[in-house]
Amino acid sequence: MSKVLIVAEHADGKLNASTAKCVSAAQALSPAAIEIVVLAADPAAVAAEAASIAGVSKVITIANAANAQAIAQVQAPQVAAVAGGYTHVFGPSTTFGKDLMPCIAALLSTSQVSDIMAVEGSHTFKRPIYAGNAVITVEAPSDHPVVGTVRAASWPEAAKDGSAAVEAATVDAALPSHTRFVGLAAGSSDRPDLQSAKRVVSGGRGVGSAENFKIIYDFADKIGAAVGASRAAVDAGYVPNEMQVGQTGKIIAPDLYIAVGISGAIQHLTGIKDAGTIVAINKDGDAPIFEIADIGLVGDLFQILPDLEQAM
Ligand SMILES: Cc1cc2nc3c(=O)[nH]c(=O)nc-3n(C[C@H](O)[C@H](O)[C@H](O)COP(=O)(O)OP(=O)(O)OC[C@H]3O[C@@H](n4cnc5c(N)ncnc54)[C@H](O)[C@@H]3O)c2cc1C
Repeated sequence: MSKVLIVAEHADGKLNASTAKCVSAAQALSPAAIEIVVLAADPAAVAAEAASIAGVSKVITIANAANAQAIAQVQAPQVAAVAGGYTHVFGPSTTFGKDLMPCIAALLSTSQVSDIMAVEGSHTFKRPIYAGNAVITVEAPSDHPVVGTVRAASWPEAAKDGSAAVEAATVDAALPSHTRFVGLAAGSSDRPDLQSAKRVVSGGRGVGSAENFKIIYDFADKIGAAVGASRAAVDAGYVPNEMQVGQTGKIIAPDLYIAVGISGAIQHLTGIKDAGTIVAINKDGDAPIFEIADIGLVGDLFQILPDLEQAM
């Protein structure tokens, strides 16, 4: 029977929604137990949140000042030290998990299963390849623990009505000093986080300039949405790079995605494959975005967006 350990992703004392998505993926294994490990300088608040995720039987905390920042090389030996006895070690397929999980896999002498989008068996998983244009079934060796990243966009958040026990662990692992925290440069915004927002409005090259992007921000604020962008809009300097949606940007799965002045290149569509309702606003009725849009509005964005705002 499987026993799954999930590495919690958190920041500023709050658990990231990706952890509850990992729990959903773990539940698909019908395991004997699902446990979460929280590494932090002071893990109490995050551990309490993790303990409320339904289906979780135990939360293990590893308190260490060295865990104040999520540095993969520092955290991996600590996770590996508590990973004995688990058949699976999961983390989210976010920047955090993509950084950390391969390090854990290496320390456990196994390879990583990336971007798990479906569970077919205890060691058999589906994952996207070719920028999401095909899905492959992969089988992990059964004589090693499975270390995997879970594709957040493919799984719902597990409910928050659980009450798992929280247990502090003392870990005896040598922590490397060759990788040290120097500083963090992060953009700040009052808008919802792009990766976990229920609604996203994205602008493309069609928006025309950084100044014109105001129309996208205003509309997004009106409907409480996060703001994304195509790579062309990022490359043109209209918006910063962390707003890019797509193959080389963020893979998202909001309930509502509104693409404004975006043509619908395959690399962009890869990032929104799991979105609920897709609305496209484009003046070119033949734009490929309309092939996947649930609702298509053909026309000038500078006319349609104010009209929509007024109609609300
Ligand atoms: C390896 C690789 C990785 C890539 N990764 C990504 C990625 O992660 N994300 C991504 O987005 N792209 C990615 N791309 C780039 C991708 O191929 C496209 O070039 C890009 O998505 C195009 O962006 P766009 O739709 O904004 O621009 P365009 O293709 O130029 O489309 C602009 C659209 O705006 C419409 N428009 C113009 N004016 C208006 C107006 N006034 N009102 C309404 N509509 C208007 C036009 O009709 C047009 O359809 C990648 C490419 C490669 C090769």
